Order: sequence, then structure tokens, then C-alpha cells
Amino acid sequence: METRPNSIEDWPSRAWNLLSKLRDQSPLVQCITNFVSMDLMANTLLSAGASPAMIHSIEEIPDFTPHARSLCINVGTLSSDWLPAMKAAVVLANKFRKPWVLDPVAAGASGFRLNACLELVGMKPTVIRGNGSEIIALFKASLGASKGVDSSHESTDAMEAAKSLAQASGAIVAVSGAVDIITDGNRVVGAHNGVPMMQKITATGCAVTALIAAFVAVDPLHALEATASAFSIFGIAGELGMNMAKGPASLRMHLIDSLYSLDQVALLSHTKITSL
Ligand SMILES: Nc1ncnc2c1ncn2[C@@H]1O[C@H](COP(=O)(O)OP(=O)(O)O)[C@@H](O)[C@H]1O
Ligand SMILES: Cc1ncsc1CCOP(=O)(O)O
Ligand SMILES: [Mg+2]
Repeated sequence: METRPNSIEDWPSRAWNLLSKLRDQSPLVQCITNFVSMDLMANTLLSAGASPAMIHSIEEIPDFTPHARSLCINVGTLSSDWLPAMKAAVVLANKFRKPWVLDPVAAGASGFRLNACLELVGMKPTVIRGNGSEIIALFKASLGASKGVDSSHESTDAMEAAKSLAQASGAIVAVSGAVDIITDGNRVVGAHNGVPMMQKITATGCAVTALIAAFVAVDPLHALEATASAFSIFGIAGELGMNMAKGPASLRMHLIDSLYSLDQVALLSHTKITSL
């Protein structure tokens, strides 16, 4: 059943309406992503109701990308032969006005990766989603004291970097962590769902970025709201999954199951999104 948001701040109703739309429309989401994340990302999209396609060959992009409702670009296992395919897909997404989302995995780990991420940021992503260290590396455009793909910062450490990056790039910038921060450079919203053990499953960050791509596919004109809703729903799936899990491996399974079966009552009572 569709619920009517009382105001822009009625986040639970907004999140439920977006998830219902996603389940009804099952948008095709093209993912050009790293080898580690492909499985969890595809299963996250499927359990949420979207239709994932991990298609990255440059030869296929002219035929395929125009049919996707949104695009997820993730540089986790970047190599020089993949970058032209990423850029070609982005050019087509922009040409056909499809939203696209960038995950700058380990942006500060090497010069090659940082330059690639900065080039992609310059190609007008709808949303950039990273952890604290990745968003700070992009904002400073410099290599960081890197822990690789994991963050050595809290999301709140990256608040000002996120706002500046959003203003400079025109993208919604989203920083994951204990509190997920989402900003358009002016407004700042926090999503407070999730459990710490989600950090102990590889590619949960990649998976939530893909979920954001699915949410912006169904509401491209409200990318900030779609991003906050995706974070909150992924976090709720983690909270419900944690009730049944014994550790990271079973949390991975129960998170996917909980996302698949998430109902209106659970979503409305668990959604925690606030202005920051
Ligand atoms: N301390 C935490 N408490 C609750 N949820 C968390 C915590 N840390 C990360 N998460 C959640 O785990 C997912 C992955 O985030 P994160 O670990 O920051 O990304 P990445 O894997 O890219 O570093 C996100 O959905 C985020 O909300
Ligand atoms: C471990 C690893 N190495 C290269 S990409 C990758 C997965 C990173 O996933 P996430 O950013 O979601 O932790
Ligand atoms: Mg990541």
C-alpha cells in the first residue's frame, strides 16, 4: 500500500514508497564493478527487487547501456583496460539522461586510481558514495595514509569534505559509516541504521552503492532522498539479519533474506533518517 508522506521530512513513508516502486518497476541496473563485489552486489539488487547486470566489456556498452535505468561504476579492482569501458558507459548514461553512481573504492591508494576517480567525478555522477577516507581523498585530490579499501576515518570526519565535494562536483555525496551522511552541499541528512558487523563482510559498501543506483533509477529527480532511503533500508536489513546471525558469514545470508522480505510495518518502525 502506498503511504502519503506528510511532509518532506516523513522519511519512513518516503523510504517505503521508494522500495515499493523499486519492487514494482524492477529497474535494470548496469554494474561495472570489482571482482570481489559482483556476487553480493547482484544478490543485493535482486533481493531488493531490481534487475542487476554485470556487463563491462567495452564492445557491449553501446548496445546495452542505453537500456539500463541506471549505472553503477565501482573502481575496486581497477585496471587500465577497464577504465575506457567505464567512461564509455558514463558518456552514454549522460547522453540518455540515466542516473549513475560512482563508488571510489580506495581512491587514495594509488595515483592511477586517484586520477581515474577524479576523472570520473568530473563526468557528473548523480551520486558519489564512499567511506570517510575515500571521500577525504577525493576532496583533497591526494593520496592518503591508506588502509586500502577500508576506512581509517569516521563518516563524520568527512562531513566538510563531503559538502565541498558535492558543491564542486554537483553530485550528491554520501559517506558511509556508523552514521551514513548524505549531502547536496547545502542540506545534510544522516541515516542511522545498520550494525557494525556489516563492516566485517566484504563488499557491503559496494552493495549499498548499487542499491543507491537502483533507488535513483526509480526517483532520479530526488537523488538525495533516494540515497538516504537506500542506506536506511540496507541498514535495516542488517539490523534484522543480525537478530539471526552468528557472525559475518551468516549475517551476509540473513541480510539478503531480510532485504527480500522487508515489509511495511518493519520498515516504518525501523527507518531512522534525520537532518544533521
Ligand atoms: N559502525 C557501523 N554501524 C552500523 N552500520 C555500519 C557501520 N559501519 C558501516 N556500516 C554500514 O555498512 C555498510 C558499508 O559501509 P562501509 O563499511 O563504510 O563501506 P566500505 O565497505 O565502502 O568501507 C553501509 O551500509 C554502512 O551504513
Ligand atoms: C577487498 C577488495 N579489494 C578490492 S575491491 C574490494 C572490495 C571492497 O568492498 P567494500 O568497499 O564494499 O568494502
Ligand atoms: Mg568501499
